[in-house]
Amino acid sequence: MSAPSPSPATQATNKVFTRVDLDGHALPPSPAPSSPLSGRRRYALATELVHTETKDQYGASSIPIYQSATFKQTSANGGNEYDYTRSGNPTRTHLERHLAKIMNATRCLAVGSGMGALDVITRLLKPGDEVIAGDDLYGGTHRLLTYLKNNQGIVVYHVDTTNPDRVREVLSDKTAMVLLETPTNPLIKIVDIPTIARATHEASSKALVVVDNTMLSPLLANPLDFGADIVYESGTKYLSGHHDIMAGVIACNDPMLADKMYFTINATGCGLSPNDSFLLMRGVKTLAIRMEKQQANAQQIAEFLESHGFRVRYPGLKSHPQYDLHWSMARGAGAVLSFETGDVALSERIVESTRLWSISVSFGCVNSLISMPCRMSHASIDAKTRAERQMPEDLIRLCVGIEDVNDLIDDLSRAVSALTLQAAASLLPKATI
Ligand SMILES: Cc1ncc(COP(=O)(O)O)c(C=O)c1O
Ligand SMILES: N[C@@H](CCSC[C@H](N)C(=O)O)C(=O)O
Repeated sequence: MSAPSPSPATQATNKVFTRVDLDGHALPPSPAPSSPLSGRRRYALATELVHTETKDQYGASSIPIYQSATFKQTSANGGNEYDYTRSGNPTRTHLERHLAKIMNATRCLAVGSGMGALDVITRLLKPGDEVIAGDDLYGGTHRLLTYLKNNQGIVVYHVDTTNPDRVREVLSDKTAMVLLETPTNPLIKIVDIPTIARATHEASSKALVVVDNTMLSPLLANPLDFGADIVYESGTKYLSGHHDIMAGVIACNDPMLADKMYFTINATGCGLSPNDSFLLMRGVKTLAIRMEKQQANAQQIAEFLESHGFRVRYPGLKSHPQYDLHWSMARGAGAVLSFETGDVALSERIVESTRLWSISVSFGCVNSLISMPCRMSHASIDAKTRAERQMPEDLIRLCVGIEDVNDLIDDLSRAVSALTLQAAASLLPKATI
C-alpha cells in the first residue's frame, strides 16, 4: 500500500530551506525581514521593534506559545522543520529572527540567561586559549572567567579596557577572545569598541571580539556595527523589561560561528523555553518607549545628584570623562548610574532609607532599583580584587525605571538629606547636600 500523500499543511512544513544546521535541521531565513514591507528603506528601530512578521494560520497578531516538547514527523526519516524543543521551537525561532533584525545580525540565538549566553560563547574556547577582559565588569562574568581559568586551562587577563594600550600590551596570536562591556557595570566606564576590535583583529585574525551590550540594549547601540564578532545581552534586563523572566541572547554575522554556538545550545539544552520566548518577544516590542522614559528620568536624577555635590558616573553628564567616546558609539546614555557618598555606612543608610527605590540587584526593569554593588551584584568578586580594581565600597548604583521622576527625586532627596543632616561634615568630604 502506498503512503498517503502529505496534506498541504504538511507540505508547507516540509518546505526545503536553503540552510541547514550542523545536525541537518532546516534553518528558517534570518533575520526577519523589515516588516511590514517597507520598500527599500528600513523603518526606524522603534517601528521595527513593534512590527513582526507572522504567518499564523489564524492570523494571530502575537506569536502563539508552542508549548510542546516534541513535534510529529511526516516520515520515518524525520526531517520536519521542528522535531524537539531543545533543538528548535517555533516561538523561539520567531523571537530569534526578530532579534536578529533588531541587533543588526544575520543570526540570533536565545538561551535561558545572560550567563547562559556567555557560557555558550566561551565554549568556543579551548585549553591554552587566552582571553582578555576588563577589570571593571559584571561580577558573574568575572566568576565564570575565573572558573574557566582555574578548571579549563584558559588564560585570562583582566586589564583596563578603557585604555586600548593596556589591551594591546596583552594581545598576541594566542588571544582567542576579547570580552568587552560598555558602559562597564558598575563604574560606568566607556570602552572604545572600534579601536579595540581593530587592534584585536590585527593581532590575531582568529580572535573574537565579544561585547556584552546589556547596559545599552539594541535600542541604543549595535556593537556588531563597530567591529564586534559576537554581541550578547542579558534578556533579563531591558529587552524583557519587567523582571519576570531570565533570558540571554547572542547575535553574530558569521554563519559558522552561529552554527557552533547553536550546536552547544542543542547539545546542552540551554535554549530559551517557549513561554519565556513569548514573554521576551512581548517585552521587546515596548523597549523603545520604556528605555526613552527610563533614560530621561536617569538624566534628571544624575543632574540632581551632581548638582548636590556627589561624584556621579553617568554618560549623559558632560562631566563624564569619556562623554564624547560614548556618544560616538551609542544613541543614548542608558538608565544605570552610580554615585559615591564618601562613606560606606552612609551609603548603606541611604539605600535602606529610600521607599520607592527597591533594594534589588539587576536593572532594566520598569521600576527603579537601588543597590550597593560591592555587597550585592559584585560580591562574587573578592574584597582583595575589588580593592585592587579600585571599586569604591561606598558606591551606590541606581537603575532608573519609568515612574514619575519627581517622585523618584523626592524619595532620594528625602533619604539623602535626612541622613546627611545627621552626619558629621567630616563623614562627607564630597557630598554637600
Ligand atoms: C552586564 C551584565 N551582563 C550579563 C549579566 C548576566 O545576565 P543574567 O542575570 O541574565 O544571567 C548581567 C547580570 O546578571 C549583567 O549585569
Ligand atoms: N546573586 C547573583 C547576583 C546577580 S547580579 C544581577 C545583575 N547583573 C546586576 O548587575 O545587578 C549572582 O551571584 O550572580
